Amino acid sequence: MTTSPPGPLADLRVVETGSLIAGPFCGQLLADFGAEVIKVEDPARGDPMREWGVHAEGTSLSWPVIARGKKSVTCDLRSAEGQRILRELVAQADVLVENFRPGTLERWGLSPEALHEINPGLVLVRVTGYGQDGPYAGRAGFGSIGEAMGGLRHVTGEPDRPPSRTGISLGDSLAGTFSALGAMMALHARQRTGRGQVVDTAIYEAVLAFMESLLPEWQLAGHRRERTGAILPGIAPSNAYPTADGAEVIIGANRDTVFTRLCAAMDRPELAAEDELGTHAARGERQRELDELISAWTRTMPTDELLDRLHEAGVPAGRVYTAADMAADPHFAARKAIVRLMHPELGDFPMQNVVPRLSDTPGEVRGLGPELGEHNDEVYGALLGADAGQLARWREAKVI
Ligand SMILES: CC(C)(COP(=O)(O)OP(=O)(O)OC[C@H]1O[C@@H](n2cnc3c(N)ncnc32)[C@H](O)[C@@H]1OP(=O)(O)O)[C@@H](O)C(=O)NCCC(=O)NCCSC(=O)C(=O)O
Repeated sequence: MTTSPPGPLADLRVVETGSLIAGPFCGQLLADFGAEVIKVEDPARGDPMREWGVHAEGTSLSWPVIARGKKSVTCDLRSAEGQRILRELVAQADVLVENFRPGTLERWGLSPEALHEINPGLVLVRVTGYGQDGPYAGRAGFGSIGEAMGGLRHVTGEPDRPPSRTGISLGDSLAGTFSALGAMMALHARQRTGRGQVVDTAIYEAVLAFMESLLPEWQLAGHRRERTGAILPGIAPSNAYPTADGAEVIIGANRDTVFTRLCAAMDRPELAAEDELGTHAARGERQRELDELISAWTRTMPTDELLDRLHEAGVPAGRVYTAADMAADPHFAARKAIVRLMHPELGDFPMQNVVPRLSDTPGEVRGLGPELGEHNDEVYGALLGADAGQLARWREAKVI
């Protein structure tokens, strides 16, 4: 851990239970901004993210990222003693994040009512597939299903292919992001009311929140959004265009002002006339023709030359990046978009930096995901007053 100035959430203590991504991504964001995030894990197994994903030298590369900046304690919440430990932690926390199957906390005697009795100011963030009520509330949920039922899958992919997923666990991360926002709002409200509350994040609703005008389009215009590959129908030009060296460049000129500048860069200023393609509606109607025109132009140039021309003209454009492109990019370097930490076994460990940047109290990645139970002695000693004997007894009984 580094010794930089504290982040904006440095006075907050967050206890994180649950696993995988949807809940833990909320904890990741709060830790990025300085909250003390205490991750409570099953002593027998720990969070499955410790094992998932691509490995290097036998070490998961997922865990150091999702658990960055967090502390790890072990505590068997199935046991009465483990439940007592969690109650004691929660009594001294501002936020509890959980993403168990609905009803799990209640089964363990840790219902919102019980927890608010211990700590009326507690903000309880609950992430589930479907929310805490409604006919599906009891169902187990994954981000993939939330993406499907929230509407994202139906519109993702090529029109003649089955729905595709994005290459990341987007539904989970969206749920985690809304959960962090919900925690902040509930803490803000607590300043007025003095009370905490429950933040109920359903993964399918977190996805639905991003679906723009999908529902009114269907009800009021009889329009069902479909998969449309790299384009959005009627929004033009915005697509991937081929270059002379076999790459593809994304160009977005779907606004009158920007389109005029693209036409100038193409030496075709006449195309931007009102009675040609100068209006949003005309470009939408002649989208395919316009894309062909632009492709014919982009194909004549190598990628770098094309991008130089477009940037100079003030037209948003960029290559489709892989990790290698990011690592080599001077802008990423100048803004420290990639932060590098020292992994005890793997050495130099790169990952995405915190977003957004705060001018006075910036966030910071303060450490890689901890070892299982690495902070048992520290946390249980400082917060619960546990001495060496107590810790040994808990270990012996497999409570921690
Ligand atoms: C993902 C799930 C379907 C997994 O279901 P289950 O494994 O059956 O149940 P639970 O989550 O309730 O509990 C997980 C198990 O871990 C145990 N567990 C976990 N932590 C502890 C601690 N600290 N102590 C004791 N036991 C623990 C728990 O008792 C269960 O084991 P047993 O006691 O043996 O039963 C569910 O958690 C769920 O619906 N969560 C809400 C939605 C969500 O967050 N989905 C995952 C998003 S991430 C994702 O989609 C993705 O990464 O991909």
